[in-house]
Amino acid sequence: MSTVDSNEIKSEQNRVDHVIRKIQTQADHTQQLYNQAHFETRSVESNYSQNAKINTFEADDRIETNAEVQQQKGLVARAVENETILKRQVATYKELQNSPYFGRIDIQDPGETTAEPLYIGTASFADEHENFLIYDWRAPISSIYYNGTLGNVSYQTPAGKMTTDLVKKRQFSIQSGKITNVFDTNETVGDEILQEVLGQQNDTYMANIVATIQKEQNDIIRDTTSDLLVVQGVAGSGKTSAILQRIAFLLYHSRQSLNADEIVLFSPNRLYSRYISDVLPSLGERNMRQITLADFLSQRFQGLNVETLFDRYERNSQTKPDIQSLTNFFESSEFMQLIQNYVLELTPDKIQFTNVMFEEKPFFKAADIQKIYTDLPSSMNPADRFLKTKNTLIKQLKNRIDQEADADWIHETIDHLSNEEYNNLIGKKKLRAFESYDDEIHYLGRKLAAKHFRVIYDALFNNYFVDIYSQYAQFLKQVKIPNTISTATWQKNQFTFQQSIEYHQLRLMDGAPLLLMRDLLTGSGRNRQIQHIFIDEMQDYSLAQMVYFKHAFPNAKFTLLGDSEQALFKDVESPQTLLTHLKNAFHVKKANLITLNRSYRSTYPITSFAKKLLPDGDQIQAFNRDGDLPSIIIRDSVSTINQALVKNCLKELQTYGTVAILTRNMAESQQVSENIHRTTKATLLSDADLALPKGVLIMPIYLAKGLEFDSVIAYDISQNNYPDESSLGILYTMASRAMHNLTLTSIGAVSPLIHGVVNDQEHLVKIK
Ligand SMILES: Nc1ncnc2c1ncn2[C@@H]1O[C@H](COP(=O)(O)OP(=O)(O)OP(=O)(O)O)[C@@H](O)[C@H]1O
Repeated sequence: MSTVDSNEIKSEQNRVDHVIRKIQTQADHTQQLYNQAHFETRSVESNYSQNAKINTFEADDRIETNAEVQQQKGLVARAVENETILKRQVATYKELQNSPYFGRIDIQDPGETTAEPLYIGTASFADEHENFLIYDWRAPISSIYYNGTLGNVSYQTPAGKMTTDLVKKRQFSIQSGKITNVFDTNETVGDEILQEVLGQQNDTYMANIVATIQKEQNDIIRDTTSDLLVVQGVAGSGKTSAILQRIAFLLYHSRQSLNADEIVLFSPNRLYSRYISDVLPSLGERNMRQITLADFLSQRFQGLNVETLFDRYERNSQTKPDIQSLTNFFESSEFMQLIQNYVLELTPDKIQFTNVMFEEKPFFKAADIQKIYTDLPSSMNPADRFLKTKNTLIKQLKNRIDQEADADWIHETIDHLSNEEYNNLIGKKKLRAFESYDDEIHYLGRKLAAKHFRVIYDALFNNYFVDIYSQYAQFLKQVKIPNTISTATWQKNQFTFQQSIEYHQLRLMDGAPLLLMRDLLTGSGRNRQIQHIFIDEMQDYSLAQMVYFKHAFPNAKFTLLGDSEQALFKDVESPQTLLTHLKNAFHVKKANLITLNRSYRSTYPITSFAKKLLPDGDQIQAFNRDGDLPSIIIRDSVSTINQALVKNCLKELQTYGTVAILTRNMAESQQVSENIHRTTKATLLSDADLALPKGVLIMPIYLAKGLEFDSVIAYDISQNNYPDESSLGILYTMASRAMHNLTLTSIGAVSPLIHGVVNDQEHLVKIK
């Protein structure tokens, strides 16, 4: 890396000033357009709400008003879209004015005598003559900046592979329009600027990394061919960053065919969802959809309380081997295959149809439903047969509604309708005259009867005429169990399942198999619109859950990222094994595995300490950034440790914006909070929290997944709390959340997992 001479810096600063002036002019113009668009949206919207008073309660009304409403809605949507685009542009210009670009590449194409400089930033910007003053970091030519060393380089364009000569690569730091740092480099992206970026304090939420993307990260971001991309990356290696820049890249490259709503990211917890939410908007893109596994499951099991990973972890962190085998069986892809076989071979007499009740009497009897199903051709697949059955039931319900429309009680109700009730029922219809009075009465009667039987319609619509839970119980009864599970355990398991259903609870391990069974049997639950699924912290998902996702999102490409060493909930699995399992379970053609071994988050001393905890930690490369040694505070009682904790928090707060105290579980967090809240103003975070305040934070480790903090205090890493190997993932995850400072506290002797590191010859930690 070489420094740039002062004359060159001056002329670069002149160019920055020039570009910023151009951006300013464009920004002013766009702001005017935006104000105009905003005004237009308001007027179209108010027009819409006056014209489209819709009665959406009755299905018939919905159809009738649909055409007019659609037209109005279209107008509003277009106006809003226009406004949104302009708003985003204004925001992009604001970002560019602050820091218009971060890189420059000089390329000399074959046959040219001079090199052409190109500047790379977070978005493209062209002047009034269509000269590109800034190239978007995602443009094909920009890949050279991330990939190539000086000399002959190639890059992909829509027209195929191009080659050129890269004669200069320059990196800039520009803040508030001023160049603060500039280097010429032959490396991918040099360490100097990266060091500067990483040394800055965390401002609570994640920032984009486009100026300093590293080569392996770039491979993840720009992979457009894999159906299944698996990333094993050590803690702090930029997996989450790679996800977000990859989404921005995909959106840019498939502008016409992909939008942010067709991308779903499964996040480890809700805090994380907020933590990353600023990155895509800072790149001028809309956020993808985000959901946690717990929310995904509870949306699909309305009325049941689905156990979460956190519940399971809180309940029982040390599981007996027999129970572990049971869980492993339920969470395997083989188990999902057994479900699939079971549904395919299910004969009509074995399907658990159930009465559809109305006013405490069966409206449709299970036996009759079964007969409809049985009479359909057995060559049909279960889902089609089920759908036909459902349609027949709906038809029967409609006939019944027609009959009921002329019932005496209905006529009587009509006689007593108030004007308002009458108008509501008749809706738009009154505009057209009825042929006769009888017609009008019959019409009103049908409406009332439909309302009367609405619950039945809803039950049919939601497939409540099959009892999926007892179907699953039947499945469990007949399944062949592996010999690692005793018959007694299996019987108990069946009982536990049924009992939990009675109490409206669902065990986490039953979630994916049950959903698959329901979907296969009823033909519901699939979303073909989604084009990309991202799963962060994949080590916390079971293979069964992944198999279900593949089923539920059949057209999606999958990007799965994780770190097997950070498994809080299960044993470590090698990435290659995982890839093989997934490849077999997903039946994909193009699968790719990328490994990230360089860790960027923490200072060199912190990463050196954290990697020593792991048996195969040597593969982790610590990024060279200075900092204090991690320290360990050992005291012999809760009260003395709390005193030390408070003192430490207050000291850390003088330097850092956030200090996170990480505990093993919620109970421990609560206890710490009670003890230190008054003196430190600490915030206790729970699963329900959506935002990360500044100051001292207290949370159990599973809520800190994927997050990072300026300073971390790992609470009570004693022998008592972390007696054996099974806690390794927890301790490693705790240590690797720290960016600049790490403190460990212990009540009594430290955990044997840390003991070796504390006494290491290399002096990796300071004892206080
Ligand atoms: N190329 C990069 N340039 C600048 N900062 C980077 C780069 N790569 C990673 N970082 C920073 O390193 C930190 C860790 O990144 P990230 O959270 O994406 O890692 P991760 O692999 O998801 O970590 P974990 O598995 O431990 O949660 C973040 O602060 C991120 O901004």
